[in-house]
Amino acid sequence: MRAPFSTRYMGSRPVDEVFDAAASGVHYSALRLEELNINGSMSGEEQPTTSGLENGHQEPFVIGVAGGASSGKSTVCKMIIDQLRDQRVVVVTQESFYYGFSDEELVHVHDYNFDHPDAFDTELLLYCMENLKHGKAVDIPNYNFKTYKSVTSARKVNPSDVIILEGILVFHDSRLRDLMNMKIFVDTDADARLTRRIRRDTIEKGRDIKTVLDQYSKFVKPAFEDFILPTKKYADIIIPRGGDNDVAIDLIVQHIRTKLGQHDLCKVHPNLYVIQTTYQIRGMHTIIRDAATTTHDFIFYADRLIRLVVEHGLGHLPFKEKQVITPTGSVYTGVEFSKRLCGISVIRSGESMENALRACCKGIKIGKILIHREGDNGKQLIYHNLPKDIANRHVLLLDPILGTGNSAVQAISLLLKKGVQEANIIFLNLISAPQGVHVVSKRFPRVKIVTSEIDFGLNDDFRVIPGMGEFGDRYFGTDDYQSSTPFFFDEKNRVRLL
Ligand SMILES: Nc1ncnc2c1ncn2[C@@H]1O[C@H](COP(=O)(O)OP(=O)(O)O)[C@@H](O)[C@H]1O
Ligand SMILES: Nc1ccn([C@@H]2O[C@H](COP(=O)(O)O)[C@@H](O)[C@H]2O)c(=O)n1
Ligand SMILES: [Mg+2]
Repeated sequence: MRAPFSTRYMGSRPVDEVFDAAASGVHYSALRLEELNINGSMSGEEQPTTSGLENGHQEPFVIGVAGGASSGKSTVCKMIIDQLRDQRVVVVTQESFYYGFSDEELVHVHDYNFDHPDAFDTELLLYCMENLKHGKAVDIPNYNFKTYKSVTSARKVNPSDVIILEGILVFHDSRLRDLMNMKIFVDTDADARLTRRIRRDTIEKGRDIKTVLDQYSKFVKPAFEDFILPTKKYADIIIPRGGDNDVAIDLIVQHIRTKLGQHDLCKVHPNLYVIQTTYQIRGMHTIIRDAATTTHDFIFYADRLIRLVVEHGLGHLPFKEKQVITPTGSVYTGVEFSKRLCGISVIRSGESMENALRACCKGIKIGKILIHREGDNGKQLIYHNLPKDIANRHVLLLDPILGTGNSAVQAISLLLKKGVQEANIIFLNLISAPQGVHVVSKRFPRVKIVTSEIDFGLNDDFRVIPGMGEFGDRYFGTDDYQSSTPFFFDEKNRVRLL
C-alpha cells in the first residue's frame, strides 16, 4: 500500500543552504573494492552465486546499482552492458515501480517526496526480481515522469544471464539486497549530481528551474542523506565518478565474466563453438525469436544467421596448404578447402539450412535423415537417404535447434553406423539448449557443435526456452505438418508429403 503524502514529506530548506551543503558532500578519490574477493566469496561468507540449478538452467547473476539521483547509475549500467556484449543482460529500473498518481493526487504533486522509500511499490519490485532470479519472465510497469502515471504490465522482461537492478534506493530493502550477487554504489559529487539533474529535468522532463531547485532542497537532498547515503555501506564496490571511471567498470565486468565463466558451456565442453556475437547477430535473433515476426522476415533473418553458422562450421574442416600466383606475379601462400564433405539435414527444419550450405559449397551433396516418432512409447524410426560414400566424408549435420539432444543422438548414431568418423561430424545449429549440448557431448565428445546462441534450457514440454517456436513451421510457413504424415523422397531428394 502507498503511504500518505505526509509520511514522505521531508520539510524544506532554502536553495542557497542546499548549495553550501552540496559543496561539502562526501568525496571518494579511488575505487573501493570492499571485501570483494574477485575469485571467491565476499566477506568470507558464501554469497549466492550463479551455481544454483533451476529448471535445468543457471540462476542469473543479479547486480544492484544504487546511488544518488543523476549520479550516473544508468550510464554505468549501459557501460557494463556494452562490455558484456556476449551475455544476455537485462536492466530493471526501480523508477518503473513508482506509484502512479490519480488525477486528484496530481494537484499535490509538488508536496510529494519521490526520493522516499515509500514512493516505490517495493512489494511488486521484489515479486518481479524474485521471479526473474528464478528464471521466470515478468511484466514490468511503465512509469511516465511527465504524467506521473504508471501503466501496469507494460514491458515483458525475460530472464537473462545477468539482471541489473538500478535505482536510488535499491539497497534500502534487505530482501532486495539479499537477491543481489553484486552491489555497486555510484558515488558522484553532489554538485555534479545537481547540475546534471537541473539539465535533465528542464530539458527531458520539461520542468522549470525553480520547481527543480525547490524539489531538490525540499526532498532530494534530505532524502539522499537520510536514505540513500546510509545504504552505501552495503555496497561491494563503490565507484567514484560514475561512468568516467573506466578502471572500475573494467574490473566489474571482469568479475561478472569470472562468475559467469564458471558455467561457460564452452569451457565445460571443448567441442562446443558459439560464434562470436555482435549486435547484428543479437538483432537477427531478436527478430526470429519474436512470435510476431512475419514468415517473410523470419526466412530472411534465419537465412542470414544460418549462413554465418555454416561459414563458421566450414572453418573447422581440415585444409591443405596451397600456393597460388596472384595477377601481380607474386606468390600467395594460402589453403585449400577439403573436398570430401557432405551435408545431412535432419528433416524438416534442417532442410532450411541446405540453401546456405549450397551457397557456400558449390555442388555439395546433401543427404537427409528423418526421425519419426511412432506412438507415445518413445519408439523412433529413422528414415534416411545418405550419400553412398558417406564413410569417407566430413559431415555437416544440419538442424537449427538442439533441444533435448535426442534427435541429434539418433542422427549421429546413424552416421557412425554408416562408417562416418565421429571427429568428422560437425553439428550446425542456430540455438542450443545446455541439456542438448550435455547429452550430445557426453555421448559423442569428438563431434563438434557449432551454434549461434545458447538458450536457457527446456520447459516442461521439452521445448527450448526462450527458443523460437517450431522452426520448420515458421520457416516453411506451415503449421499443419504432423510427424505422422506419410511422405516420400522425390527425385531431387526433397521430402514430399503424401
Ligand atoms: N560522467 C559523466 N559526465 C557527464 N555527464 C554524465 C556522466 N554520467 C552521466 N552523465 C549525464 O548525467 C545525466 C544523469 O546520468 P544517469 O546515468 O542517467 O544518472 P542516474 O541514472 O544515476 O540518474 C545524464 O544526462 C547523463 O548523460
Ligand atoms: N515523477 C517523478 C519521479 C521521480 N523523480 C525523481 O527521479 C529521481 C530518481 O531517478 P534517477 O534516474 O535519478 O535515479 C529522484 O530523485 C526523484 O526525485 C521525479 O523528479 N519525478
Ligand atoms: Mg537512471
